[in-house]
Amino acid sequence: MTTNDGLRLRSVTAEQILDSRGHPTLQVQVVTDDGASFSGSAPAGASTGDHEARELRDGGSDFGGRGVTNAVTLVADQVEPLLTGTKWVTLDDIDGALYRLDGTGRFAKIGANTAVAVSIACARAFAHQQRIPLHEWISDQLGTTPVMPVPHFNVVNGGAHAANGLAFQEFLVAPTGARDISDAVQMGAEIYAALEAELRSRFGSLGVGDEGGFAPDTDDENQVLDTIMRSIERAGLTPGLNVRLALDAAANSFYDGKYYRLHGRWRSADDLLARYVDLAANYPIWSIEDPFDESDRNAWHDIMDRLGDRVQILGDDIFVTDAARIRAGAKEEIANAALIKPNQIGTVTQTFEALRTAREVGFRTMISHRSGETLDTFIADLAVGAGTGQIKAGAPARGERVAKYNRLTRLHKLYPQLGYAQWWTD
Ligand SMILES: C=C(OP(=O)(O)O)C(=O)O
Ligand SMILES: [Mg+2]
Repeated sequence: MTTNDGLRLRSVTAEQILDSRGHPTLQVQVVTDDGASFSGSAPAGASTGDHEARELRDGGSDFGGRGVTNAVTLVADQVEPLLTGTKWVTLDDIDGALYRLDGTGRFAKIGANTAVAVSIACARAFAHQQRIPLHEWISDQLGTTPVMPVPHFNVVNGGAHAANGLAFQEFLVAPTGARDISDAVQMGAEIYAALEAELRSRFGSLGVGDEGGFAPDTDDENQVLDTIMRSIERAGLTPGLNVRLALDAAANSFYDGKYYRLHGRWRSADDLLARYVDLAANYPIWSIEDPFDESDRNAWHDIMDRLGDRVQILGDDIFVTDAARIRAGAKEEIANAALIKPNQIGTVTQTFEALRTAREVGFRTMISHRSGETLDTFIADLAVGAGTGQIKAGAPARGERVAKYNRLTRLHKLYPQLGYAQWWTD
């Protein structure tokens, strides 16, 4: 049984912490009237969509590592007085108050980093106040059935996340045929270890990218995908049977307004589409994210025509977790799935709106981390509670990435009745 007598906050405080890139970001603590304390922190993207909600950072250069001391001050001067001394019945009320305090519609004044950290901390406080686990509180809000998501491990990094020649940003492995999340995490870790050995013998020295995936010195996607396929087999698994592949091209980052830069040459959208068709025919790629620039909507439409019946065409920069953009995208038939990143839109309530809209229009959803991350594990509970069946949180290595996968393992241990998602069709 759950109760909702309203939530009272005693304090709302913030501090500047570092994210996984060593850039400053914001961590917020809320203390409820019974003395319990909950935190939330803001991640940060490197390959961002033009319409993402804005971050609040200190003045100065354009360096993404600029501080957030003014956001810390804003929490003390404006957010804490706003949120304390009132009884809050829903998170919607709190998030609405933040939205109105900002007044710009895209958090240009108080910052989506401020909003998301406060909103996540308050979501945790609501779950506590109703004496239910966070994932269950989330599923109550959404009317969904909780399920363990299939983790999509980003094992090779390129694009804006690595200093190599790969245009595509992410090469992911998804253990769709795992028994449960622990089995899936183990499969991810074994593939990652096998891949390291394969890449070392091929390339000698080996870097890693922002999300903990390897960053081999190549610009050849086939070479990367062949090596991943070998690593899956080396780990004793079968590509296409128990492990599927996914790509995030993040094509905004190699588009000049007309052409796409691939292998040192400028190519048309049609050429790039032919490349995707070829890759999907030759590898068990089940999902392609941001295949084209967010403005190149005709090309999105074309890829839906060619591959949409068998491949998930997943919009990230094009939808930015915005319910209205997802709805428009469905109407235009330019995608069949939406990536969900709470800090792209600003609050947990708006994230829920995006999830509800995606469900309404028949889109699948994948919950996602950002390339600049903290140890916050909210997205793991969100993926379970929202029942999306899919999450990506980087490589199965590096603290800020494994924090999310380890949280899933913990939830599996605590709530063994939660099933492992089974959304694939064959
Ligand atoms: C996680 C991603 O990267 P970033 O956080 O840099 O936007 C992505 O593009 O899906
Ligand atoms: Mg993306």
